[in-house]
Amino acid sequence: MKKFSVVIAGGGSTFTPGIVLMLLDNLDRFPIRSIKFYDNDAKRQKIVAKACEIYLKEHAPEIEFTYTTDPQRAFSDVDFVLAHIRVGKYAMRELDEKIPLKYGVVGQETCGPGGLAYGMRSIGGVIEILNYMEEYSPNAWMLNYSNPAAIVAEATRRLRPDSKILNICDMPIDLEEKMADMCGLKSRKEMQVSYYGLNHFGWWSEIYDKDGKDLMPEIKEHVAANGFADAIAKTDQHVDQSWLETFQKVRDVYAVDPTTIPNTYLKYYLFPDYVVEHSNPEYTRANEVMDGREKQVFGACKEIIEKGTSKECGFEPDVHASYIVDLACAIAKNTQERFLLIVPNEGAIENFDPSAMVEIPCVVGSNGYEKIVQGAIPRFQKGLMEQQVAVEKLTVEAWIEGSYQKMWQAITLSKTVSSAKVAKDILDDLIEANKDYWPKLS
Ligand SMILES: NC(=O)c1ccc[n+]([C@@H]2O[C@H](COP(=O)([O-])OP(=O)(O)OC[C@H]3O[C@@H](n4cnc5c(N)ncnc54)[C@H](O)[C@@H]3O)[C@@H](O)[C@H]2O)c1
Ligand SMILES: O=P(O)(O)OC[C@H]1O[C@H](O[C@H]2[C@H](O)[C@@H](O)[C@@H](O)O[C@@H]2CO)[C@H](O)[C@@H](O)[C@@H]1O
Ligand SMILES: [Mn+2]
Repeated sequence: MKKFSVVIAGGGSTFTPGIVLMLLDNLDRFPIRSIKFYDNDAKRQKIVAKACEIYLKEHAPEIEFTYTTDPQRAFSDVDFVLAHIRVGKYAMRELDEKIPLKYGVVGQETCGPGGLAYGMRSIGGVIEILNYMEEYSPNAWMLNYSNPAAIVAEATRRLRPDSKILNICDMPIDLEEKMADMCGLKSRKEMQVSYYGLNHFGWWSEIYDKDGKDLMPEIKEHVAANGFADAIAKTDQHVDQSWLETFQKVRDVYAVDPTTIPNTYLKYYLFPDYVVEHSNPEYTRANEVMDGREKQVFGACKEIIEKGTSKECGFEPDVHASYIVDLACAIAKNTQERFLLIVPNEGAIENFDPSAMVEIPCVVGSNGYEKIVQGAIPRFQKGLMEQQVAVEKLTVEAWIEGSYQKMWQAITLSKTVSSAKVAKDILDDLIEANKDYWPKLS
């Protein structure tokens, strides 16, 4: 069987060790000859890389391992680019969350003004990585889960429409695992779903088991009572209090349209007042992640480096991330497996903007994806999606054209923002905070 070469772009990510261990757990179906890390922060990446180097030497010495900040070394001779960069790192995430909260507006990583600010930073970073891949390994595929995936996907549609990039999010994967658990199934792979929306903005409309039995009534019973919380014990390795609350809040999101099952992220658009009331403007999710996951992952890395061994190191495979191997296998082995991808609509949602990047089920094989038509969607979802897709498109246009006006319009149009005045105040603060990252807006 062919052995593959992969580069992890964003080698210094908190998710990198979990992904490496997950890759090692799946070598029987996705054999690997080389793993490379690439990052533009040499110091941060070195800590994760040195620890993974020790782990790999002890567990899979046959795999060649390198890490670098040199794009040519990183992107030459690779089959897959696994991209999870965070342009601006947690320091900028913290500002994305705290600046809107200062004005009483939702402060979130990918939703509302913070998500748009993050988008304005990510576009250039992701396009740069795509350029490196196309220059040094033109036959490679990029599996991108860098956020905010909706804006990154729209930017790649506009700027690199022919690139071999698949944009995917793990939130639906996690939620499908929870729903499978509610129905007593072993895995989400025993379900066949219909789903439509934008990234972090979608709904399941149908869910069947392999025999064609409708699973929606059973799932709805759980979601109406407790959101996704019923399934947490079995499906999550670790869950912070803020995520637990998000999974519970889905109960109220579901009540707004009990014909569908919503993505967790809709709470930021449907209950922004609740979210703001329950946010601490001095201590947001970025602080929770810096004090939690980042300390834990970097602490474990430093311990491995000091001891010179990864034995009892606290590294764990990210089991949810096995979808990345599924996706790579779909391309490498033409498995024709179904995935929810973020792709150009072009009629798949019949009554929606054909140029929108929508999240829908697709069949993936060696030549890329084929979309599964979702038909016409209800007025409620259509209305919400039209507003949000305009926000995302205006943001990408603002980046391309360097337009202050369009960025102001994007923030004003976000359902999380109450007025153009508030939008302008937030934008002016965001411009100041992002002066090292955003294009100049005029
Ligand atoms: N779509 C999904 O389902 C999903 C799930 C989890 C995380 N994510 C995303 O994965 C990414 C990483 O998350 P994290 O919390 O581990 O962040 P992190 O800050 O720990 O890691 C990101 C890394 O990217 C590097 N980086 C930043 N800009 C870069 C550039 N231009 N080129 C190369 N490297 C660059 C940083 O130096 C850092 O080491 C984020 O975009 C996050 O939103 C996506
Ligand atoms: O606040 P964070 O950094 O913990 O998470 C933000 C990301 O949340 C989603 O990914 C979750 C995933 O759904 C869950 O199952 C588990 O694996 O953790 C992931 C990261 O915490 C979301 O899909 C991502 O886009 C966000 O970046
Ligand atoms: Mn996501």
